[in-house]
Amino acid sequence: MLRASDHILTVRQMQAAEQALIDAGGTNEQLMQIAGKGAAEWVWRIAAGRSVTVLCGPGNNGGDGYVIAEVLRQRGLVVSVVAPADPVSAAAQNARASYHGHIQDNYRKAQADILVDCLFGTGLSRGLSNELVEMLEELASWHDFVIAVDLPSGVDSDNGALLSGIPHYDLTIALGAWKWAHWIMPAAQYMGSRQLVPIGIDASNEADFTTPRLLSKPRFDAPNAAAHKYSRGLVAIVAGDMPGAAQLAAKAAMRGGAGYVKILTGGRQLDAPSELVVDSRPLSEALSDERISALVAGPGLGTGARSQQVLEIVLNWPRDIPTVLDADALNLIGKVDWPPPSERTFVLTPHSGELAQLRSAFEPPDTKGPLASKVHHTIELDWMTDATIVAKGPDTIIFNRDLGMAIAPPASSWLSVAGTGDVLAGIIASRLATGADPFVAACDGVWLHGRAARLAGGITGKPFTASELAGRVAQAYAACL
Ligand SMILES: NC(=O)C1=CN([C@@H]2O[C@H](COP(=O)(O)OP(=O)(O)OC[C@H]3O[C@@H](n4cnc5c(N)ncnc54)[C@H](OP(=O)(O)O)[C@@H]3O)[C@@H](O)[C@H]2O)[C@@H](O)CC1
Ligand SMILES: [K+]
Repeated sequence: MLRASDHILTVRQMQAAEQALIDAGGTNEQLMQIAGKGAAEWVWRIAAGRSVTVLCGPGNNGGDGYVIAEVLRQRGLVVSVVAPADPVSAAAQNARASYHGHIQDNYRKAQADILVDCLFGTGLSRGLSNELVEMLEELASWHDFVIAVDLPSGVDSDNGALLSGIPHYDLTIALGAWKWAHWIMPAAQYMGSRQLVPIGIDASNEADFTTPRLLSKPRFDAPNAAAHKYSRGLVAIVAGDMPGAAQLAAKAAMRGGAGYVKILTGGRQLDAPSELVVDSRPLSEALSDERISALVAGPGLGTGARSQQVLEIVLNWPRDIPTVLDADALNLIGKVDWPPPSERTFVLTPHSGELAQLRSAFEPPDTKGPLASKVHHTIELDWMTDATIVAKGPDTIIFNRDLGMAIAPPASSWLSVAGTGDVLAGIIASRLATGADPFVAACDGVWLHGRAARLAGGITGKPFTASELAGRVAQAYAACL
């Protein structure tokens, strides 16, 4: 399920949303009070009586900082402000005038427990000077807990690039709406945990087809009383040179909602566990089963001549069997022609290397824009293929130009192990088989995969195998019932 409050905005959209509030009778000062007080609640909870340094810059982010400092001061915390530049906007000047606490003239004397970075937010237009980078680094190093207000000072809000060096934060408090940098690499890895403080803007008013939402937990129903295995959907997994990958995808698909999963070996013999159904007829014959409602091709497929023939059959199959293409299937596109536009439903799940290979296969015009190149490349690939794209990584992007864009919060870094992509392909196919549209199926699949990884890692976040991951999909599914 994607919530309207989870829209991720550009700076321009954010400014338009703020302007709409001002046009409706609000003022910058009121917005700053709401934002600063909302952020102060988080700092207050974290500080739990400890002392706080607030680093205030010249813009409205600095203005928020003065509001935060005054709220905490009035509640009795030991607060000091470090202000390397005077406020320039009227709202920030008013906020400073309303702050009645201590202003530290030498930042090296600011030795508190909590650091609140209000140096720059969405108005950052270039990297920080060396002096400011050094100040931020030093302050961060001698405070126990470091909080960024709206954004860490030094990141480009729209594309997540680091314009200058930044420390690692323990918490980032987003004001009004999520920005791209909160969820897109490289900036996303510096944010620590993230909290959103509402300030009354309606982010959905600013959304267009490239405005993503943050992925949130889906909701599923248990099968109805009349359900049987075929009505719940039949997933077929095409096995290739390395059939273990197909078995992993099948293990995951069996736990992702579909009622029936089988492996198509295309005439090869396969020793599979008894719980797996193996169809070893020639592929064209096996695919003629009208009950198949989703297909996976690519995991363990191989890249030789036989694998190419298999992919040709899959890509050009005349009936719309919604199909997830992963791994070797993605690597073979280019050698095997992409089919002409049709009613077929494809979901492509490239990681960064496969995304680059697909770009070289399709040679899209090199679009440059304000967003991260991964975002532009994902959009391009959707246009070239008419497929739903799941661009995997620590900042997984799911995109279908007619259905929407979502970004997944970072999942366990232990997912960086062989076979986890096969598991994801199996789960997405399972969701497709139940009748979900390709965008929803991809979102559901990515969410279940991330949750299964958390369950497989346990409370200590230990390493896990892809098979253990697949085994946890049912538990992840149960959380959505
Ligand atoms: N609008 C609203 O109603 C609300 C906004 N809110 C808050 O405002 C924040 C956005 O505020 P903002 O637009 O004033 O930008 P902000 O990031 O504070 O800094 C801009 C200043 O910094 C300067 N500057 C830039 N880069 C620099 C550099 N590298 N080194 C040195 N200077 C640099 C730049 O000057 P210039 O680029 O012109 O040289 C300008 O003076 C937003 O993140 C949120 O926290 C909330 O309170 C909710 C209501
Ligand atoms: K900041």
